[in-house]
Amino acid sequence: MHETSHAKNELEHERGYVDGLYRRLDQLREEKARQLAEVRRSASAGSHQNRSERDAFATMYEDRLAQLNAVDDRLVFGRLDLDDGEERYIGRIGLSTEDLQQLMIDWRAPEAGTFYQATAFERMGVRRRRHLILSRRDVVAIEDDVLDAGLLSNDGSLQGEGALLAALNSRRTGQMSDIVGTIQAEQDRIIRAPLSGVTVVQGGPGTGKTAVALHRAAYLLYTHRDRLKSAGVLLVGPTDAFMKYIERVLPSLGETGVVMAGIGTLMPGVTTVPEHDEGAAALKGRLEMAQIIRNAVANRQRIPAEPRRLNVEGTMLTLAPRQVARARDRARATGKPHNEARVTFVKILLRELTEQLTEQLEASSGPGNNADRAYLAEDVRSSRDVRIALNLAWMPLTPEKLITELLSKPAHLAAAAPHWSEEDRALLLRPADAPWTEADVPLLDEAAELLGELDASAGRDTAAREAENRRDLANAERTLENVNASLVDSGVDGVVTAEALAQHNAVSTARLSAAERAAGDRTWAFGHIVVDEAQELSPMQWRLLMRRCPVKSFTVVGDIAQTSSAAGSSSWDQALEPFVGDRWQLEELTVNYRTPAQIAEAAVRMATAAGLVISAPKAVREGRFAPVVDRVPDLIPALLQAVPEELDIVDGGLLAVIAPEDQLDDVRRALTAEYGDRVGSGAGGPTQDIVLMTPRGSKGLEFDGVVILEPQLMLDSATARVGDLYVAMTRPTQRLRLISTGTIPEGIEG
Ligand SMILES: Nc1ncnc2c1ncn2[C@@H]1O[C@H](COP(=O)(O)OP(=O)(O)OP(=O)(O)O)[C@@H](O)[C@H]1O
Repeated sequence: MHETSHAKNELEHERGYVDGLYRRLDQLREEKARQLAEVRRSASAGSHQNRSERDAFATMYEDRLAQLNAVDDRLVFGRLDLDDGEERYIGRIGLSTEDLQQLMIDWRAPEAGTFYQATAFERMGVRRRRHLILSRRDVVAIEDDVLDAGLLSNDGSLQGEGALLAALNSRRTGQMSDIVGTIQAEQDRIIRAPLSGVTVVQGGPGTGKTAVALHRAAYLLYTHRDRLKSAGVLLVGPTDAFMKYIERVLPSLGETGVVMAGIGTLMPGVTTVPEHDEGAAALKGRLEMAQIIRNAVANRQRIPAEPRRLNVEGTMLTLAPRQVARARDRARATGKPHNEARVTFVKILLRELTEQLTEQLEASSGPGNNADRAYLAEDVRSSRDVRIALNLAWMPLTPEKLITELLSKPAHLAAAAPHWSEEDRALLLRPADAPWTEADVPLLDEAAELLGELDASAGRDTAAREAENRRDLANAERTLENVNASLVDSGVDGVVTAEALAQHNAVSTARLSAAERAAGDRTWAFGHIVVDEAQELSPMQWRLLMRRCPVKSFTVVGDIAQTSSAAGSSSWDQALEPFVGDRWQLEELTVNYRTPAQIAEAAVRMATAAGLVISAPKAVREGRFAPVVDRVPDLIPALLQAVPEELDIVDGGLLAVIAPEDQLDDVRRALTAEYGDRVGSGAGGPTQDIVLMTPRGSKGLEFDGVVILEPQLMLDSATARVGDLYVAMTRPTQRLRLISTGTIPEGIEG
């Protein structure tokens, strides 16, 4: 048969098969929508148990429907032809016919593994691997890897090269996409690594670390659903812009069960701003902060210097320092956190003071009866002097109050960190009303751990819950009046009670998924945590994360050479040793999929010349352009001349302008005057195709074109790190231009 007509026939064949898959997807979708509507229709009738069962079904149908909708785009991407003649289609989810004939296998299933792993050297029973390239629902191309030994001379180490290069060359949209159709073997091995223990994935820029982290989260949830469904998986990233950039990947893989959080959002109820003060960030990140907070808590358990005289209903009692010390020791010996141990402390002293009061009264007027004693205990408890004395000795505290006072009152800080220098302490001090920063989150978390539940606030919670229930009930009663009126109108006796209706609301809120509940609960223990850009984490941030996953099952993804935070790590060993010793596994990614070779090589030369130790990944493709360098007298006019040229070249893609922090305002003014709303910050998007940011803001992101302003300043400024410029230079997928009024860092020009 003629070559092209053979290809045409193959394409037609695949189109036919893929149409069938979509027909089945549509059919399932209709079925779930119908089932969901039925459950919802019958939701308000029947016993409480029936209703919760139906709620559970409704949730299940909703989840499945959401999944079926999310996988529509490029549903299927591969086919394996095996030695025994079997043909397996690989796609985003598994699909079977009504009589359970398999139509397509989920990419995460063990039988799909060979799609990513087989090579001509190690065929694993695969004769041919076919990539189906879809645009929405249409098969637009097919690409075959023939693995029969003898047909190929090399090992075909890049799988589905055409599909891969098409994906890599496509225009960026400001949102990361999944790579499920073109995962490479070294990436697949990491994605499918065992669940338990700590796996560190080290890789240079553009090696797919973020992509691997996300696909691994989806893989783990699929493979270990029993263990992970209720505990959940947490995915932590560096900034909100980065979280926005990756937010669509997991839904497109049919997964919604992952809690995604920026590192600054891990304390429920506290909103944070980035920590701009490098010195403060570094200090707050040190592990010894844990001891300082411990000291701060202990300092709030105080023994008065002198005996205190306390007025209880006209009788004067004495609280001796020795007595307070004894009660404090016994309370501490319970091993409970501060607010909970306080209950013991208060109980002991109230009892002793009541005894003292009883003795004094008996001495003056003879023994009373038991009933009187009960009154006396109440008198002691409600005495203002007693309350003040007990609070002075052992104040109930919230984490926010403890840390605010620690960081804003020099005496508190000096008492908690006596061995620190004055200068270091001065770096931490700030006004009491300063906003919380990302670096404060682990301090608050540490404090919460040491303080425990606040008694009074627990009371408030119950009270608040009761008030809410009362409101629900009142709301239900009003609704009922209307319902009953219409039931009576239609001749039906009202059978629904207000309690039942209120109950129903309670059930609906209880239906929150594990992910939703986990996101709002500081003490939630996750089944697995994936950390991206992990090199930036401070020891205190690590400590917090370790607490969130007591079984210590982690995927840690990052590049030590890109560390820019002053509190971050200089080696994985140093980062992890305090928590897991040497019990972690290193995996490496070695191929750069993002940046064209000419640009990647310039970045490596610059970094090496500046003394950064890196293991440079191998770029997967040559680009069309070498980096362009402009030496200019004035920055802004040169930028305004360069931007239209670069926009032209990226042709509808995204252009990033990366400027040193202290030039950002001037550059923004100039760009906005020219381009208005098209200028954005963060990851960018279809309406904001010019994205302005600092090198650190660009971390983890990528753009078709990048313009870097004053690169030498990125190396020279007081807080600069070589990693910053290295990060900035490795963001483009097509084109890099550097504009400088001064020198050009060594190495960039070869
Ligand atoms: N197997 C693959 N198939 C298609 N695209 C891929 C593949 N691996 C990586 N990519 C693409 O390469 C780019 C870089 O990936 P990613 O952002 O995950 O890298 P990274 O290692 O996290 O980079 P950095 O550390 O520089 O932020 C992304 O556009 C990603 O989609």
